[in-house]
Amino acid sequence: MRRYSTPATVSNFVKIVEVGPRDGLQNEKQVIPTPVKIELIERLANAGLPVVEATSFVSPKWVPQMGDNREVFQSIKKKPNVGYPVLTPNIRGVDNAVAAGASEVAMFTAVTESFNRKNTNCSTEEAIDRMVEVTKAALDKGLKVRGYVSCVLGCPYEGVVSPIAVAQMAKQMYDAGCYEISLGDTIGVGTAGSMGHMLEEVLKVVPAEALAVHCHDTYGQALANILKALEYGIRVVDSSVAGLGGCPYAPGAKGNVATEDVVYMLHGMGFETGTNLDALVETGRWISEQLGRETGSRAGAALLSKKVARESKI
Ligand SMILES: CC(C)(COP(=O)([O-])OP(=O)([O-])OC[C@H]1O[C@@H](n2cnc3c(N)ncnc32)[C@H](O)[C@@H]1OP(=O)([O-])[O-])[C@@H](O)C(=O)NCCC(=O)NCCSC(=O)C[C@@](C)(O)CC(=O)[O-]
Repeated sequence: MRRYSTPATVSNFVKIVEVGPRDGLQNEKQVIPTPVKIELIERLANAGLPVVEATSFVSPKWVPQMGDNREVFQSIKKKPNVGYPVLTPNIRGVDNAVAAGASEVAMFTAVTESFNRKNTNCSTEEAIDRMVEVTKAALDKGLKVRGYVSCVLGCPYEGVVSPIAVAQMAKQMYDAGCYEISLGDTIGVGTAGSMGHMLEEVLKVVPAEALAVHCHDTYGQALANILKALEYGIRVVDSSVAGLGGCPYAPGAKGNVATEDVVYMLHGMGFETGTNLDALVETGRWISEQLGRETGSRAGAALLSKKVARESKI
């Protein structure tokens, strides 16, 4: 069993990759004004997050909410030490991202045939070929390339997923040149048990330093699953402020684990994240207000109530 911190080998710093502006907002049915997206990204970067996935350069016919990608990307005031990757499914997406000024792209494929067909209209074999080709093209242009493997702990169509298949796909992405592979529990069905079994296989072929976890919180298991990944030496966690998001292919699916909840847990365990929890909570409150709903972050809601109680006593 790995330990949370073995100082000589495993870092005490956990890098949070904030995916709210892309993964969180892409499924919203209401049209979100472009200035709101821009302000969200800037607030998240100002809260100290080292990486904020800004938007996606996918087909606007497939994901209309991201149709303002160029304007969003070009309008954000970028901070020098913050990464702003964008999701791209094909060469066209990479070219558009480069034209907008992006220096990092994220590729994505799923372990299962049905999910690839629904998400990118191709077979798994075609998805892998495309990922290799597009990653090479992006690297040739001098871009950094991150990779996502989706459905690593379950598929909405095919159910249980083989950890060996996940490991093979993660290795293909790593070999293609992705510097970091994010393992996505896309529909949030995993448990610490299935996370552990999957990681045992993946870590045979990809080093922990090149892995991230991306947990949706449908069954309330995301923090436990992240804790399990920390035990295995993984130090990159994807999350979404206020728990924004959902999955178009999983009715009732919750969004990503809330960034505030992850940071609250990590700081409580003594990990460093470089982020300001109060600023994150305020950003979560603000974006939830913009969307006309309560925050999906438990820690965010609790800290906000505490703040209101404190202020009402003054
Ligand atoms: C891959 C395609 C394009 C195939 O879509 P297709 O319909 O098979 O391809 P196409 O080449 O026929 O393109 C259809 C139309 O889109 C245009 N088009 C084509 N590409 C682009 C582009 N890059 N930018 C702008 N426009 C584009 C293209 O020009 C054409 O326009 P038309 O000729 O009909 O006017 C499509 O299926 C697609 O865009 N899929 C993306 C869907 C998506 O974004 N899903 C969510 C992200 S994945 C995810 O959320 C999981 C993750 C990453 O978060 C991790 C996890 O939780 O597991």
